[in-house]
Amino acid sequence: MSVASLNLAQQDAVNHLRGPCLVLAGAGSGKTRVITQKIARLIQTGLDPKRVAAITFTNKAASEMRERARDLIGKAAGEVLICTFHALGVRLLREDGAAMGLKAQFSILDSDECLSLLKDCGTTTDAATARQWQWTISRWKNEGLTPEQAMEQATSESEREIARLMVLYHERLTAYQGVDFDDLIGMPLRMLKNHDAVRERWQQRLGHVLVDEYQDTNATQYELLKLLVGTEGNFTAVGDDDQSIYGWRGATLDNLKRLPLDYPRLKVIKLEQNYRSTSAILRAANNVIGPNPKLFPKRLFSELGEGEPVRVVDCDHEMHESERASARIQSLRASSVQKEWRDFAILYRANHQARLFEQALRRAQIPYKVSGGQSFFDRAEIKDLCSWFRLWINEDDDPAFMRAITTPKRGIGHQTMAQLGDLATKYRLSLFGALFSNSLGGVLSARAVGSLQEFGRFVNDLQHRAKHTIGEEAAKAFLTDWLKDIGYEKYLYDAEESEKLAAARWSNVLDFCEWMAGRCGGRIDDAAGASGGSDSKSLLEVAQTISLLSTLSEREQNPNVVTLSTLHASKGLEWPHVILAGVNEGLLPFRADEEAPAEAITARIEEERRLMYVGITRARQTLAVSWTRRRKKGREIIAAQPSRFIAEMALDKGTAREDPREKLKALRAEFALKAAITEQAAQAASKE
Ligand SMILES: Nc1ncnc2c1ncn2[C@@H]1O[C@H](COP(=O)(O)OP(=O)(O)OP(=O)(O)O)[C@@H](O)[C@H]1O
Ligand SMILES: [Mg+2]
Repeated sequence: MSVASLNLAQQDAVNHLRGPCLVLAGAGSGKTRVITQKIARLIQTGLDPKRVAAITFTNKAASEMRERARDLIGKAAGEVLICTFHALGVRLLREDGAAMGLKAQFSILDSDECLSLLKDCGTTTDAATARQWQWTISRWKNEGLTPEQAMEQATSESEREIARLMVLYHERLTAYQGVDFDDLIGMPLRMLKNHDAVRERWQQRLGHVLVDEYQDTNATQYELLKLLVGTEGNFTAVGDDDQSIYGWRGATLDNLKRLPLDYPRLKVIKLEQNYRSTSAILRAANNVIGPNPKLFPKRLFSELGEGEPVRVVDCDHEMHESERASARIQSLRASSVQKEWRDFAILYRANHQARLFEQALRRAQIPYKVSGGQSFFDRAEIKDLCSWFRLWINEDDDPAFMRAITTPKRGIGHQTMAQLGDLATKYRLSLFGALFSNSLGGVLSARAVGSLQEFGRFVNDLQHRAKHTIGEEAAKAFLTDWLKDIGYEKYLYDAEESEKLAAARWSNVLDFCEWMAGRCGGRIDDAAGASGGSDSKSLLEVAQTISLLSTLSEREQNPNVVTLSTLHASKGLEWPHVILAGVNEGLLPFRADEEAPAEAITARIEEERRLMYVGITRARQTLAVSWTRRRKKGREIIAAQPSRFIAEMALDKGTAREDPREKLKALRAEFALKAAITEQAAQAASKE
């Protein structure tokens, strides 16, 4: 691919090598292509690949970008830092976290672990309450508040209570040498703010920073970027205000508005040609997004021809809808020899909607993957193994300690663990630290102390050996011996009632170990983007990066499959044929809290509309939008309405903005007619 495969505006963005640059453009206009091409261009003009950083929204997007960059510039792509904001945070903290009192081998706690930590700090065992605390603390952190500032700003007693918890929670995290996901942005930010030498070093090191999906950055990410690029501001951000769909997680369009104020030299480039979708699909997308207020005027056009009309599929109920989707995929695939399973995607609002589609596809023997659903790394057996690895990296990681010492069970009872915990709290030690405390003998029997310390020595020995185990064969032998030592296979067969299930879990364990060993041999790239070389690595080094990887299963699955995905997880991606399912009032838009103030409801609907826009614009050649006349809500079956977005989508340009309510009623009637017509056509087509 050469610069010739870019239009003039894209070339402008790619050739603007120094100073701040913002590409603001609609879906499918080639923003991500600008980023990949610009990485190549920067390197071709002499910038050391190590000085280029590209930030993507997901790990998966990072590995795709790395592949594209490799096609363009070969091996040098391996040296570019291509990763998510969170992985960049990890890199910053691993290298310089000492400035913040963090050891290089700190642990990253996942959301469940943080939740149980919060439950421990507070006075509830109720998951919903704890989740509410977690959510509030996360929001404060994303606004850049420290626990002390949160305490000062709290306005109600319940906020003060949560702020007090936040203080405790942080004390515990610090004792564990652990961080949560929000800290991966917040801590590097504070580090760069407060430590001039560290900041200057990073600013000198990074020659250019590129950010994809800029519209979904939050306030702390904005600040982090600002500190990384310094006053020179050598960065390229690309985004689309109409695709901002993470407001609920703190993403803010203010980041787009602030850029020209903070960087008066900002070069703003707009792209207007869409290279992804047919005109019919693009028109539907433009009609849906039409009623939203505009940050800047946009005119997207496509030269790919009118294409098939967008099909609205009206279904009796959800089971019917999933069967229709499966039938549509089969009939489209049968209509041409060139279509592959990977050309299809079914997109929906919420994870739980996947199940019926999975069942329908299984029945039809259509291969598929669920993306954005349970990842390989969420499986219990993989989490078990990872807890051991985490302990090798950071023995003070209490949640990992608890999990490793009890899986498999090693005859250490609850009582013993509780007393160990009390001792650790009393002397402000980690659980591992408490194992070798002199006071242990005072509270526990000699036998209990013996088994605890044996465990401690075992972990230390593993740590030491993992550090010196280098290369694939050595790693494989190490892991096999270790699994035997801890008796993990037997543990799985004892724990699982069905042998078949136990065998499947054991096979996951073996696959995982094989994969890790491969990475020690330098066989597989580091999908977290933390490094890209192809040299042999020690087992300890490999273990260090795995906690951020959640894309293993996706990468290793058969790639030629239908994708099932939530709309949120479909961002940035494209498929020739897309089915948008469950496009009902109450689901998309999701039912609003009727008590909420009017502005909140309006903002909510606007975000839902952007979500619909993201969904429509994933499609390249055909798009079907389905809704159901009845749907399940809890245990009940309720009558359901098509989403207002379906009516808006079917409008001709220009008529959408008048008199919304009355207009909508009339349009729904008109739409029902259109739907019936398209329905008949669909049935005729599937009979052919
Ligand atoms: N100049 C071009 N000529 C031909 N095809 C292009 C050009 N630019 C981009 N494309 C193709 O158009 C499609 C959309 O590009 P890309 O994914 O970069 O768009 P985007 O603006 O990042 O979309 P989104 O907003 O969904 O993230 C891709 O298949 C890409 O390869
Ligand atoms: Mg993109």
